[in-house]
Amino acid sequence: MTHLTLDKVSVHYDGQPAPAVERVSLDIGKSDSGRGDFVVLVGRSGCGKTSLLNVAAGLVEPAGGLATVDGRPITGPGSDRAVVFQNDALFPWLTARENVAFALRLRGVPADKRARRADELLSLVKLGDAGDKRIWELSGGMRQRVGLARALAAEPEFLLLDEPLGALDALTRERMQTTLLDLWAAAQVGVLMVTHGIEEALVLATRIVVLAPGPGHVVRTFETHFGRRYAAGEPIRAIKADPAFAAARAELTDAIFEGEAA
Ligand SMILES: Nc1ncnc2c1ncn2[C@@H]1O[C@H](COP(=O)(O)OP(=O)(O)OP(=O)(O)O)[C@@H](O)[C@H]1O
Repeated sequence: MTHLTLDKVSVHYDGQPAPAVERVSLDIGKSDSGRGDFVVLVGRSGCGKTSLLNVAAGLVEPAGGLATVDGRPITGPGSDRAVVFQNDALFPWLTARENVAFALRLRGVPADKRARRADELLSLVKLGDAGDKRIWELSGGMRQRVGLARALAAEPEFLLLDEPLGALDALTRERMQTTLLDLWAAAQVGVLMVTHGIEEALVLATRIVVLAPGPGHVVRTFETHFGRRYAAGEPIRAIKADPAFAAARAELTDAIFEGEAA
């Protein structure tokens, strides 16, 4: 088991009077023989979700506490962690396959192996037929799939996702949620994801961490099982229609808005 751990991490941006995040601890486990954790950060705007993801990515240095992968301090970006943002820049003039192959080239994969591996990765995100399409010919959801395939090209242990589905319409977003679950199961990665979607958090997470602002801190942690039910073969619509899902949604919503001035 590999672990990405934030231990009492605080973030204080230069020139700001107060810290953005104070003493947040998180752990994302990744198993070599099964599914890793799928940890989702939720909370009101400004509670520090992106700041924490950026600490895990090695893009923001904590002002206090420690971020580690298997006990080794995170000092910058690394190939063990791949980050996907909401509007990730792909090369629009290249095909989907070439975009993924570019990331494989950066990893030192030999030229004769890149196209085949790129197609495998595109199949994993259900874009097996779109390898020859140029990015500008693809829909928003398809582009985001290419971004995920490109992130997986680095064979990361952990995927760090910052609102990866935020720019998509509701129907595409729902379809992408199942793609993410399929990919999480197939690629055996640990996932840390930021979302504003309450239902999305419930569908995807094995653990939901609720943060509140002023400065950002953890208010609740929920262990959830809906994504595992999908992975075990239950249709996503049936899961969402389960009264247990509605109850969990109400509880999570309460936790997010608890303490907010009316
Ligand atoms: N680069 C920065 N410099 C200064 N302050 C920052 C910087 N990035 C974020 N902040 C501040 O830190 C706090 C936490 O921001 P962060 O983006 O991590 O929260 P968030 O929960 O992801 O917000 P949102 O849901 O609105 O995206 C906010 O008060 C924000 O204004």
